[in-house]
Amino acid sequence: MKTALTIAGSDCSGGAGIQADIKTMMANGVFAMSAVTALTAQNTTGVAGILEVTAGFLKEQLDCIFNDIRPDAVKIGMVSSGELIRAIAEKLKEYHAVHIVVDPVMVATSGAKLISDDAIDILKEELLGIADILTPNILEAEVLAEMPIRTEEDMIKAAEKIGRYYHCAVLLKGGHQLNDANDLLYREATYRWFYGKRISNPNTHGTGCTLSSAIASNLAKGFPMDISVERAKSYISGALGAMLDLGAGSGPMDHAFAITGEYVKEAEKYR
Ligand SMILES: Nc1ncnc2c1ncn2[C@@H]1O[C@H](COP(=O)(O)OP(=O)(O)O)[C@@H](O)[C@H]1O
Ligand SMILES: Cc1ncc(COP(=O)(O)OP(=O)(O)O)c(N)n1
Repeated sequence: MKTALTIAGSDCSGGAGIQADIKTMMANGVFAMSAVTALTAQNTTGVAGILEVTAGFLKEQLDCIFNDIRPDAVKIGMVSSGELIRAIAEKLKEYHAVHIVVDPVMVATSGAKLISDDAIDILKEELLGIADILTPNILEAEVLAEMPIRTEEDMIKAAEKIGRYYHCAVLLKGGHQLNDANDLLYREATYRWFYGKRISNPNTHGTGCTLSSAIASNLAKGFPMDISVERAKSYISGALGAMLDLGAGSGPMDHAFAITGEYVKEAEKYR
């Protein structure tokens, strides 16, 4: 079985972060592992608190993972401090990690900051250069490309600027801010649009985490980059389209939409 690792923060409410990543990886058919960067106290209405792990303990988690079950792909999500970012970069280089997907998480949809200002510079200097693909949303891409993004033309310019600078693929997500579901993949001096039907579902907690984990899962399974993105887009559309409605705020998606019921058929064989 192929394996994938998420290095991210825990969302106790289960819709984003490590929890969304593990559910996504499982639904996409890979064995999921996790190295926790922080515990968050949050729910569908917002983030109440963040408790970071120490850099030493994060390194210990990564040593245990890489020295035993080697990940076929790595997804990196919320990393709130420069020290933790440095620890991750050091360990991923030491273990020659492959298929690295970085979701440069900065602000939750609820408005909570998930990275400190000084850590953004360290993220740029230490981590983005070792990624195979970055998956910023519009706001994150504006920070990375240092330009405003208002139109699809701006998306092309920004993705190209980021991709050339960090020598990696860039999936710039139009979803939240441009009010559509069209994402742009820039890769090796070419770009391709991934058009998605906008689903009228206010429950979008964890969409970024889910998409990046689905890409990592498909890379782990050996699919090329553009096919991994295509498959990940289909997965997120299915998870949003299942119209789960939990919590008082922007709720989670149904990560299990594709597998629910399947195990019942399997179990019939053993009756
Ligand atoms: N209402 C929606 N309908 C269909 N796809 C969506 C919708 N909202 C977001 N997406 C998709 O979800 C993925 C994550 O994007 P986005 O929500 O912008 O990320 P983030 O959580 O990082 O802001 C993208 O592929 C985006 O196009
Ligand atoms: C622990 C944790 N990590 C990341 C996020 C942000 O999730 P994301 O999918 O980027 O976006 P929204 O959930 O804010 O739409 C989070 N909330 N918690």
